[in-house]
Amino acid sequence: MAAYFPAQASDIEAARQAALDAYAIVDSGPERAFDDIVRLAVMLCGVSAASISLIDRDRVWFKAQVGVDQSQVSRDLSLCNHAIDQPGRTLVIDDLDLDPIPAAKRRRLGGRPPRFYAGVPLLSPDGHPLGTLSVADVEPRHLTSAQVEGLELLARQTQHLLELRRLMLEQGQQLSAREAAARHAEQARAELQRRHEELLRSATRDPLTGLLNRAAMEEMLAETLTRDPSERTPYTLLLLDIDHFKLVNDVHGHLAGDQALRAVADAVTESIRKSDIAVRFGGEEILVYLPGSALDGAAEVAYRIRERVAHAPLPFAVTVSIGIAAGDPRRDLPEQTFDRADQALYRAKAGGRDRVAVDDTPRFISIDPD
Ligand SMILES: Nc1nc2c(ncn2[C@@H]2O[C@H](COP(=O)(O)OP(=O)(O)OP(=O)(O)O)[C@@H](O)[C@H]2O)c(=O)[nH]1
Repeated sequence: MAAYFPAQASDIEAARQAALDAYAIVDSGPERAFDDIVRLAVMLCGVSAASISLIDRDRVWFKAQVGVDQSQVSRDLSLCNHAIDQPGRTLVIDDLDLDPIPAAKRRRLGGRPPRFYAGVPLLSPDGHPLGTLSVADVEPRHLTSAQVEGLELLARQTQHLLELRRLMLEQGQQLSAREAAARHAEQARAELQRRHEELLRSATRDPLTGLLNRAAMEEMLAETLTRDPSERTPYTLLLLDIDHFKLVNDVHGHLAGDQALRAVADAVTESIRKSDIAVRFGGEEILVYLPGSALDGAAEVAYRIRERVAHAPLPFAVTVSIGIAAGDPRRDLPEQTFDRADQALYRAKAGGRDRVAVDDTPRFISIDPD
């Protein structure tokens, strides 16, 4: 009797179970295509019951059924388990009462034990028996060879449906795996970009004030100079220096000096537009590039900065001196504009500090006579 149901899981049984698991079908909901097949089997064979039975570990579970009382039965109570003993053959038993299979091994049909049974094994592509397409009746029956052939055709259709299901499942898994890989790649790319920006930031920013450093300014200047002069817009340069900063350090200490530097940098950043560029140019000097600005506009910015510095949240007073010069890329070299801003700053210092001075030197050097 061990042939009905192997007493313990052999390697063959484990492989068979793995083949069934690949379909992920056991305990799934009803599906019209499978339901139609069992209805067709009932009509074809003129019987009261039919089922698509799948043999799962210790139970037989019905994917579709007509006229069968339960939705699953214990494996040792199922005739289907018997049918897969010979996977290549359709098992037909006209009268079970005349067969050696004990009555206990029969599921119930409308409360009664079946007398007739025919089951076609359902196979995976590599030959593992997954279950059966079976028909049954409470009366003895005899199927014609055309009915048996029809039942086998329906079993083949069932196998196609199972394969379709497995392929769709595999495709879904592949898609999810591809999506997960794409998500992973995107995360890695974003992380790389973040690190790149961080590196760029630390290479171009002054750590104390957060302003651009001089190296970044020189790179920007080089880039500007390679542009077509006719495309470059006039600009102003604003050169700012903290007054008596040495004294601030000497009286209040170097850390307080750093604090003052940060406060002045903040005052500058808050007073300029996004398109303007502020650079920590030297120890306590800040250079601001205002593209598209004329001297009067730049002077307004300078006064704004001075005002903000005067109200900076510091425990001691700090003032700044600012020199301003206008540059025209079609007429001046940037160094010449810078020199004029520096001279203006010198005049602001010489005039008593805490003030803004605008360049008033005549501009006679031209790099483009047009
Ligand atoms: N705390 C601090 N001090 C700095 C930093 N960089 C430069 N300094 C100081 O800034 C001071 C600049 O002093 P000076 O160039 O003599 O000019 P000043 O005292 O500001 O005087 P005037 O510019 O003539 O008003 C020096 O004492 C530098 O050590 C910095 O990052 N932090």
